[in-house]
Order: sequence, then structure tokens, then C-alpha cells
Amino acid sequence: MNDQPPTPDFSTAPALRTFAMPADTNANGDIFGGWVLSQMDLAGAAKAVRRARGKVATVGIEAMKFYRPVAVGDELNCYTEILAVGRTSLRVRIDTWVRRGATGEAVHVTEGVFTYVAIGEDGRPRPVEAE
Ligand SMILES: CCCCCCCCCCCCCCCC(=O)SCCNC(=O)CCNC(=O)[C@H](O)C(C)(C)COP(=O)(O)OP(=O)(O)OC[C@H]1O[C@@H](n2cnc3c(N)ncnc32)[C@H](O)[C@@H]1OP(=O)(O)O
Repeated sequence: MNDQPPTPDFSTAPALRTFAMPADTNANGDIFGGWVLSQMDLAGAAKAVRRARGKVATVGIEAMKFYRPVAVGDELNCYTEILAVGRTSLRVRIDTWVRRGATGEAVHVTEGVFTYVAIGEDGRPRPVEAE
């Protein structure tokens, strides 16, 4: 079930905004779920990098839901929110909305919770500093 959040204010910048192009389609003619997932990962990583003040790696994806297909030409917007910060990990909720066509119809297409781990130069977990 789509526990749909309120429609975002598209005049405020999302964590990531891009356009779905023909090269990103699957055999059905819709946009590949993997492409959408990858945009979400980038958006969540950008949020986590800033909070962790350095490199992060994705370690888990939970509660991932694809509600509606994404179409060629859709404007994809990923909104992010940090749900929790652990010793070295951060859980980030990511909601994806598209704006479609000339009317700009807003559609909530995916949501998921991504876990990132702050890593040091050695690639091992490092503590996330308190804010
Ligand atoms: C400055 C501004 C610039 C902005 C600029 C923005 C740029 C924005 C673009 C960035 C773009 C890059 C984003 C790359 C995103 C990828 O694509 S990363 C590539 C895919 N991921 C990987 O290859 C990671 C592979 N895994 C690993 O290397 C190791 O698992 C890690 C990450 C080093 C962690 O090592 P580990 O031994 O598993 O760590 P461990 O101590 O057991 O656990 C560490 C923490 O993770 C948690 N954890 C571990 N596994 C899991 C799991 N499966 N689920 C949930 N939690 C878990 C643990 O509970 C623990 O949490 P804390 O209690 O410390 O908070």
C-alpha cells in the first residue's frame, strides 16, 4: 500500500533531480527499476556524505517499494530524510516523485530506506560525529 507522503513543494530543490531518457528503458518501454534505484542511491548517498562529512558506502536497502512505472521524459525528483544515525551507519528514507508531461502531474513512484556506513580512507567503518 502506498503510504503516500504529502506532495512535495517542487520549487524547493530535491536531493536529486534528473530526467528519464529512452536509453533507460526496459523491454516494456517503461524505465528500468534499476535505473531508478541507482538515482535513489545517489540521492541518499549525497545526504549521508554531508551528514557523515566524508565517504559512505551503501550496505542495505529495506522497505523498497515501486508504486508506479516511470515513463520516458518524466522529471525524477528524489527527496531524502535521515531517519537515524548509529555509531557508523545512517538510515535515509528516500521518496521519488515524478512530474509528468506539460501539466506537471505529480506521481509518487517509489520509496525506500537505504543504510549507509561512513568509511575512512581504508574503506573500514568510521564513527559518525555528533552534530
Ligand atoms: C562533502 C559534500 C559532497 C557531496 C557530494 C555528494 C556525492 C554523492 C555521491 C556519492 C556516491 C557514492 C555513493 C556510493 C554508494 C555505493 O555505491 S557504495 C558501493 C556498494 N557498497 C559496497 O560496496 C559496500 C560493501 N560493504 C563493505 O565494504 C562493508 O560492509 C563496510 C561498508 C565497510 C562495513 O563493514 P562491516 O564490517 O560490514 O561493518 P560493521 O562494523 O559490521 O557494521 C557497520 C555498521 O553498519 C551496519 N550494517 C552493516 N550491514 C548492514 C546491513 N546489511 N543493513 C543495515 N545496516 C548494516 C551495522 O549495524 C553497523 O551500524 P552502527 O551500529 O555502527 O551504526
